[in-house]
Amino acid sequence: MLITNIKGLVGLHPKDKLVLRGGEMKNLPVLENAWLLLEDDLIKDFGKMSEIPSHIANLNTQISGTGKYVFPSWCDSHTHIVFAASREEEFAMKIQGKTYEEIAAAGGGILNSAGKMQRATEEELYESASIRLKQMILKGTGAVEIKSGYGLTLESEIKMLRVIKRLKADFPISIKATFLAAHAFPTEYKSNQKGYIDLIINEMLPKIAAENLADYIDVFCEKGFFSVEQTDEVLKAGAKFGLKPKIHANQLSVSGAVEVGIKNNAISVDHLEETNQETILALKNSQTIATLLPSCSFYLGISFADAKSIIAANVAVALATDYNPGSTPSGNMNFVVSLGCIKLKMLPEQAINAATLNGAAAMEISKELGSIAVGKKANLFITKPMPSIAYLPYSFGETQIETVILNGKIYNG
Ligand SMILES: N=CN[C@@H](CCC(=O)O)C(=O)O
Ligand SMILES: [Zn+2]
Repeated sequence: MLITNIKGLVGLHPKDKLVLRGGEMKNLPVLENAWLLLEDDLIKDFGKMSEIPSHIANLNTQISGTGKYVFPSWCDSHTHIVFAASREEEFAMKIQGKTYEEIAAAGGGILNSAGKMQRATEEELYESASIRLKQMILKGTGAVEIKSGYGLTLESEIKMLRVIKRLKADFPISIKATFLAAHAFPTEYKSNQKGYIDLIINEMLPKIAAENLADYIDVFCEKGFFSVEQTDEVLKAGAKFGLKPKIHANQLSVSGAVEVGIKNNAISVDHLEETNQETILALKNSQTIATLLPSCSFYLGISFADAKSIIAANVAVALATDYNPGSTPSGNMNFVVSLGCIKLKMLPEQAINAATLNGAAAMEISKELGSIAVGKKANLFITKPMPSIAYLPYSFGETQIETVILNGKIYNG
């Protein structure tokens, strides 16, 4: 497939550039008036229209890119899209002023989803997650991480992870699975937290490792959820099975989560709505990616992460949706990129890099995805005609995406 007369080919980072830290994030290489050749599922070549070789210019399968931009697919490195039911009943509670913690304490929140999850069949979960995933792909997402964490029993956590395994097999995008049994304490373990940690470590982990159901391990390290010590224990147990951490950190408070994540070699620490200078210093001295989730802040009305200070500390920042039924019922990466600019004060170039190459890095797939480079996977999207790259985040709430290409083929859902 040949795309010609592309107004701008976006994200031409060198193939060996696997992550962008701090000041590097401002650099979004673009080739104007370009062509792009895809062969099988890979990017074969690209160049300027004025220099297109005649044997390429004469190829049959051509798409016109006149007035349009070609972007690498969004890489959404933090989602919870396997869930049994929406929670719009909590929406009204939020509007009336109840906080996330108050709703959780009143039986809403994660435990609400866990109850529904336990009653759902694997087939129902697969069907509903597939619909969500298709919608995300049509909005430009070409790689995604999906967490368990609404199961909270051995059986239900495995059920969620098996659904993710089926999605991996059936969808033409990269999918990473994260084991998040340490998302909330089930009611029956409220006064026996050690019992639940033991269940995770001694029963769930060996079983999911034996079935090869997870790539990463996650803990919701937060006041009222899992303490720093409990997080440390779960992450260390995960490491014994080769599971690297990607954790929920500092969503509601400066909790020590960032530090315990870094200490356990976390690939990413995610959320970071609450940080102080020590947190940022810890990130600065690590390889851990800071994954920010501005549509969660938007929806819950909580603080937005201090992206500017985090970037100024030379940290690699990724942007992701956090799509889940409670705190972020949306998987639209275009909106996340807009919020990255509007609320996190990231420049369009920084936000786009955070949602592509750094998102891929936060799933350890940036060798194959996240930028346009010869030999990388042909997962990309073509925009509608746009006046500039900045127009995409500027036109918030809209999607500028016209054509989605996955593995070198047009995807229609
Ligand atoms: N904070 C923890 N987990 C999710 C929310 C889960 C829920 O409310 O169902 C999050 O990332 O925001
Ligand atoms: Zn989350």
